[in-house]
Amino acid sequence: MIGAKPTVSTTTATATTTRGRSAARTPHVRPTAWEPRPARGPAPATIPTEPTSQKETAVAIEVRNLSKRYGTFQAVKDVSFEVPAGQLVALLGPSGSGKSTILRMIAGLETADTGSVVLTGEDATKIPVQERGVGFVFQHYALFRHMTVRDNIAFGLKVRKVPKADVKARVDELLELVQLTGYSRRLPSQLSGGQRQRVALARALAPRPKVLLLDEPFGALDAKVRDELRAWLRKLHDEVHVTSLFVTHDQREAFEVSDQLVVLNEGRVQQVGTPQELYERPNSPFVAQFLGQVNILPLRTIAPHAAAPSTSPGDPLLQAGADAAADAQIYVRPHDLEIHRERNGRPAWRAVVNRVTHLGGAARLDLTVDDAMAIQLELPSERLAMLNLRAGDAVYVVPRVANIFDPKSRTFLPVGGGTDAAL
Ligand SMILES: Nc1ncnc2c1ncn2[C@@H]1O[C@H](COP(=O)(O)OP(=O)(O)OP(=O)(O)O)[C@@H](O)[C@H]1O
Repeated sequence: MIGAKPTVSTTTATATTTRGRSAARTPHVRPTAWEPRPARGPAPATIPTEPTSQKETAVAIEVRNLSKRYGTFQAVKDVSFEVPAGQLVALLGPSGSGKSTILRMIAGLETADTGSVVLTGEDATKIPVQERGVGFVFQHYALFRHMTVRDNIAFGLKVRKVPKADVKARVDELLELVQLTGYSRRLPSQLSGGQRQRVALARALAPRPKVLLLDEPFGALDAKVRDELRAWLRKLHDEVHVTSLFVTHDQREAFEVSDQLVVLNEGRVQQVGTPQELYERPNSPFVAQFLGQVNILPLRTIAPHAAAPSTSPGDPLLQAGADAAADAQIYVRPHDLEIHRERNGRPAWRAVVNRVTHLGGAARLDLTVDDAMAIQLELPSERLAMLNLRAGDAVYVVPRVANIFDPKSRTFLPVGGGTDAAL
């Protein structure tokens, strides 16, 4: 595993795919190391990509040192990142972290105090919103209520005085793309929420924007429709490849939909990378905790047990622990914990099962370590059946993969996960 660095602007990343989507789209890919450019200000956090052609290597959105203040409140603080052409990237962060403000500055709907926005190589900072070539989809449908679906989609083309026949052809194409061909004469009030958002997306795509910006596009929909639209958006993106920046505060949504994530907190970029990279190698406690459930335990709690008989002296957890500060902590995901009825000679936490929750094919165990610390562990149902575990049982718990956080240097040291470093 590669050590996560404390700030994104120093991240040197090699390309990876999370779900093979990019690889499927671009079959002859070779990972490319990112090199910092000669700077105009600090180097931006770069999202690794997998170029196959000139178009694929291009950066579609370049945000450089953007800052924005509302009165005395600094909403966006020196934010820099790049979005490679053709990718779908999520701006992910808690409420109030500055996501919408950044998106609106990229669109030109908000003026930045400092910094610049470059769209497909052109400095767009001073270009008015309607000339930026940006498509925008908001959380609330923002369709024209008195216009039919067809007229809503055609709106941007008519404003640009596109010939009638071309407008018709483009709208027909988009209606098919968003699977609403039979709905063209309806008014927005005669559509479901999900259908309205698909119309909004078609309307944004109609003038063939350079980039598509989506601000919590599914935020107002119920969970089931949201799930369907996520899958649909991803599929659509794989068909049209328009570079898209997608705001969400929902970690699951960002993981399901995007090629890369830009994680924000309190107006600053925290980390940039593929969902898998950030999940496995967070560069800060914030990112580790924001991207899913994680158990945090003092490293020292594992040490007394490590001295038990037949502990393997070369154990990577012990070696890592020996180098870390006394107050170092282990960050371990619930599914990265192994559970045993007997100590097997490796360092382990002694724990008691408090509760077993069945989750279909998997189960979650609530445990107490050393009579004091509550943790959660996930395991396949077959393993649970094999161990025949019940509340009250004494067990041993071992991290398979973990990150050790050293509070002094504020860095993470990954342990385990490799073939020669398994715990
Ligand atoms: N027009 C404004 N005037 C004053 N403060 C604002 C304005 N717009 C945004 N803010 C503040 O700036 C901060 C960032 O807001 P922003 O909407 O960008 O966050 P966000 O991450 O998109 O949040 P959410 O997920 O809740 O939409 C918030 O604290 C917000 O209250």
